[in-house]
Amino acid sequence: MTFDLTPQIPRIRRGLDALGVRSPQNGPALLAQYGALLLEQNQVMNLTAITDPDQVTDLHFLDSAALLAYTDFSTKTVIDVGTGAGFPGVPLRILEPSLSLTLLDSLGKRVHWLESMCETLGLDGVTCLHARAEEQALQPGFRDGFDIAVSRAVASLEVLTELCLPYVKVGGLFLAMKSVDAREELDRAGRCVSKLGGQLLPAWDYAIPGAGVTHRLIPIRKVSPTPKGFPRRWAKIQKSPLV
Ligand SMILES: C[S@@+](CC[C@H](N)C(=O)[O-])C[C@H]1O[C@@H](n2cnc3c(N)ncnc32)[C@H](O)[C@@H]1O
Repeated sequence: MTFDLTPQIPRIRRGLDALGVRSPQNGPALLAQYGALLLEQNQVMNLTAITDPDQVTDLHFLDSAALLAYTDFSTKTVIDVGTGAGFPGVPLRILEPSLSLTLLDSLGKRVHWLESMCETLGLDGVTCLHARAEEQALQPGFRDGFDIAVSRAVASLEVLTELCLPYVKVGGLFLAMKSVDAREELDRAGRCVSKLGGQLLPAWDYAIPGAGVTHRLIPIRKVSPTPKGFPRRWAKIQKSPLV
């Protein structure tokens, strides 16, 4: 079965306007094409639990796009850690073509699909990487290598910060996408964020147009290099999360 998400284009445009996010002219059409490929491939591979086209627009595209209303991504180097089917990274790249994007995930099948999807959509400047976040962060060129790291729905904030902050240059940002009930996580994460070289900035709540839900962005500024020894091995991170 093939899918046509071009009827979503007006909803995408309205949502971007409501968020105050500017788009290249072909942005909404490219997003619709991406959504169609996503739903098509989802029939044979587990890529998303969200299959209703309106919800794909609201909870995938517009949720991802909201980050562009928080900070300027133009010409930035960006890594999306645990990108899955490409969220939030791919919508960011479609809506801000000047950014240079790395999509990283530990599941090879998803990464191979992302590669072919980016080729089909003609998205250049995107590197798709099959790797574990905690291992890749130790590699030269990756450690302290990005202006911005983003991540959604991958792990608790303390685990996520250990996985993501090492990628960020001093002065850069790690943006963790969370729900509004992240208060407890936030309280727990404060100390470990500073241990890893970060500084929590005020949380930023945003309403997703059309969806009637509010999500929370937890921005972390990297203020000093992440100490050697982080991220630790996965078994260690899981067994004893930083406190
Ligand atoms: C629930 S999915 C979220 C995908 C996407 N970020 C989204 O919001 O739709 C979590 C993804 O993180 C990846 N993942 C989990 N732990 C990882 C790790 N240590 N390194 C790299 N990828 C990881 C999984 O393979 C999966 O694709």
